[in-house]
Amino acid sequence: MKKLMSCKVVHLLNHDNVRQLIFQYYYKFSVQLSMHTIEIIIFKYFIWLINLLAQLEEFGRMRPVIVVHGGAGRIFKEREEGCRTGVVRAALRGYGVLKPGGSALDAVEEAVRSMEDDPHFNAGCGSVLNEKGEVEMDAIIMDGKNLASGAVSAVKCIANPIKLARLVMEKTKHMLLTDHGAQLFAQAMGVPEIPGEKLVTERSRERWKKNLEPDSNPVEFQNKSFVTDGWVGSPSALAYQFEIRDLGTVGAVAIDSEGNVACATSTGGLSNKLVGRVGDTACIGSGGYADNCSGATSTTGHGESIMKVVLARLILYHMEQGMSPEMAADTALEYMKTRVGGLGGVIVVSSSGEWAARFSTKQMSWATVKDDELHYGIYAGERHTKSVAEALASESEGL
Ligand SMILES: NC(=O)C[C@H](N)C(=O)O
Repeated sequence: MKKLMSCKVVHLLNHDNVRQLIFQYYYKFSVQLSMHTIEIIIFKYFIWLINLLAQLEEFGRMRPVIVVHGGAGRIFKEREEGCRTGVVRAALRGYGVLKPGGSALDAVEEAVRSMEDDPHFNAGCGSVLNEKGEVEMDAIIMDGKNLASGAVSAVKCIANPIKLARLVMEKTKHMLLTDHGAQLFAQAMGVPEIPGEKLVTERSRERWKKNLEPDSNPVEFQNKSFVTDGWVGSPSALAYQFEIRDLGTVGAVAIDSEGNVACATSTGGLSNKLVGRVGDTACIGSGGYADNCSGATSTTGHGESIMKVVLARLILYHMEQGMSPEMAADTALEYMKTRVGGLGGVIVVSSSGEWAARFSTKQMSWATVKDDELHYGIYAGERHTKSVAEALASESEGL
């Protein structure tokens, strides 16, 4: 039986039609097989190409950086932790804008706004008071892409002067609005007015009152003092200097993934200042400057000294001459000290993403985020480092 079956198969295989059929199937199968192999190769090549393009795009994109400051001067011990926490929070907020591809302009506004809302700083809520016991604030913002800038000075009764400065930049033909005009503009833009009292903290009220006492020494908390230890390596350390004590103007500089830079600065100015005094913060080139060709800076310190040397622009000038941000910052601060006796601090980011936070005062609270790494400090030489993930996790618990 078995033999009969195998004979039949051999017979069938010998049949021409059957052989042709088998050949057709074999051919079709092998063609399908080779098509499949080609498809796999094409697919693999396609994936490789996409990866390569992604890498090339990544290569061409700037790694975003944000640097913030919470003011240069003398920060009292009991306020140090609050200032550290505040600058770290602001840097993380700004980086949160930059990381998914947001603009440098949005990032600096966000960072400054977070410090204006923090009563530890002399900006927005927490601003120092003028001689009449009122809050009068200055702010500036600048876009390094087109050198557009907006500023406000001597503004009262708004929570976030930096927002108003940005509106001046974007919605008017002007660059600086002051006092009553700024107030009218804020109303026209629908910026909510808040009672001036809401910006006044117990601390700034006490400071103001103390400065009014007949035997008080207002300059102790204003802008003049004998500096004995403020400048490392200075032979003339006893020279009469202008220094800021415990007054934290706020500022931010950033570069985004498109390579655009921006700066923002906001302040309540100087304690017991004359009504209507406008400081460096509102003045382009003094309180801040941003230019995609070189970088961005935001300044803090004795405003009148900063204006005399046009500190922010001076730093960028040094960078244009080939100095690193750190060297440019130190050179400009040294010049301000020796030329006009003023102390202060600056933050800088260059158009290639290098950054610096430098000061000639005893302290300056600062923080920066680059490559998902956070750095922050207050004293000269103090530098803590954390990953952004770690910092975000511990943010709610404090540092
Ligand atoms: N603390 C400060 O930075 C004060 C500010 N530069 C001003 O003079 O208005």
